[in-house]
Amino acid sequence: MSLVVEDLVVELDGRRLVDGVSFEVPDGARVGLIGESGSGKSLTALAVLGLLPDGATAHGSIRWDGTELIGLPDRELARLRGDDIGIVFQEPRTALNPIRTVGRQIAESIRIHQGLGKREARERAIAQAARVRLPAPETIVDRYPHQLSGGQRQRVAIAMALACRPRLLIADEPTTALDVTIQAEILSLLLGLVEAEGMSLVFITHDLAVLAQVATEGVVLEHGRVVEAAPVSTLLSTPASPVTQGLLRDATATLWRPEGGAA
Ligand SMILES: Nc1ncnc2c1ncn2[C@@H]1O[C@H](COP(=O)(O)OP(=O)(O)OP(=O)(O)O)[C@@H](O)[C@H]1O
Repeated sequence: MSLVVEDLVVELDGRRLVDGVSFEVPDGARVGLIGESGSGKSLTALAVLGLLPDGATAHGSIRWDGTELIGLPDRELARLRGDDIGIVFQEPRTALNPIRTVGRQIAESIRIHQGLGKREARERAIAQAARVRLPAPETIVDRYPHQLSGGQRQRVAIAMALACRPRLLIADEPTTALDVTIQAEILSLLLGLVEAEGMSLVFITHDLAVLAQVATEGVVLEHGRVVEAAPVSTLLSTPASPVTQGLLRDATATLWRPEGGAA
C-alpha cells in the first residue's frame, strides 16, 4: 500500500501554510519530512490523517492505496486511522489520558476496531506492552501514565499506534521530548518494529542526525514547500539546498558535539 501526496496545499485564515507539497511513500518505504520549525511538516502529516485544525482546508491530492483521502468523510478517515495508519506524536503526556490505565488505552483501539471483549482486550494490551518492550507487561498495564517514565510513556504511545497493525506509521518528532539516551532506545524500537512488520514510515523531525537513523529518503521543507528530496545518504553527503546544508550543520552538532550533549 502506498501513500502518494500531490501538490498538497493547506490554507488557514487566508495563509498558505503548506504550498504544493508532493512526495511518495511506496509500500515498506521509510521517508522523512525534515525542516525547521514552522516549515509545514506537522500540517502535512495532519492533512494525511484528516486531522487538520479547525478552519484549515486542504487541496491537491493524498492517495492511500489508491483512495483519495481529501474530501473523504470523517467516519472513513477515522476508520483508516488506527486500522491502516498509526500515529505517534511528540509528547506522550498529551497523547495519553491521565485518568485511564495504560492497558486500557493500548487496548482501546483494538476494542473499537476489532470489537474485542474486555478480557481479550487486556490480554492483547499485555502482548502489545511486551512488543514495545515495556518492563513487567502484566502489571504495567494496570498503571497510570504519571507512574511511568517519559520513555515508557512513549512506548505506550507506540503500542497504541501499532495495536491494530497499521500498514503505515506516521511519527511526528516522537523522540524530541526525550533525553538523548532514551531517544536512541525509542528510535531503535520504532525502527525494529517497522522493519519486522514491513510497515511504511513517515518520520517527521528537524534533526538530520535522527532522520539518518530511521529513514532512507528525505523530503526537505521550507515555508511549506519542498526544497529538496533525495536519499538520506545524499542529504548527508552532498546537500544541495542551503536549508539542508544548515540542517546538516545542526545535525553534526547533535552527533559529534564534544561534550556529547544534544543540540
Ligand atoms: N492551528 C494553527 N493555527 C494557526 N497557524 C498554525 C496552526 N498550526 C500550524 N500553524 C502554522 O503553520 C505553519 C506550519 O506549521 P507546522 O506545525 O506544520 O510546522 P512544523 O514544520 O511541523 O513545525 P514544528 O517543528 O514547530 O512542529 C507555521 O507557520 C505555524 O505557525
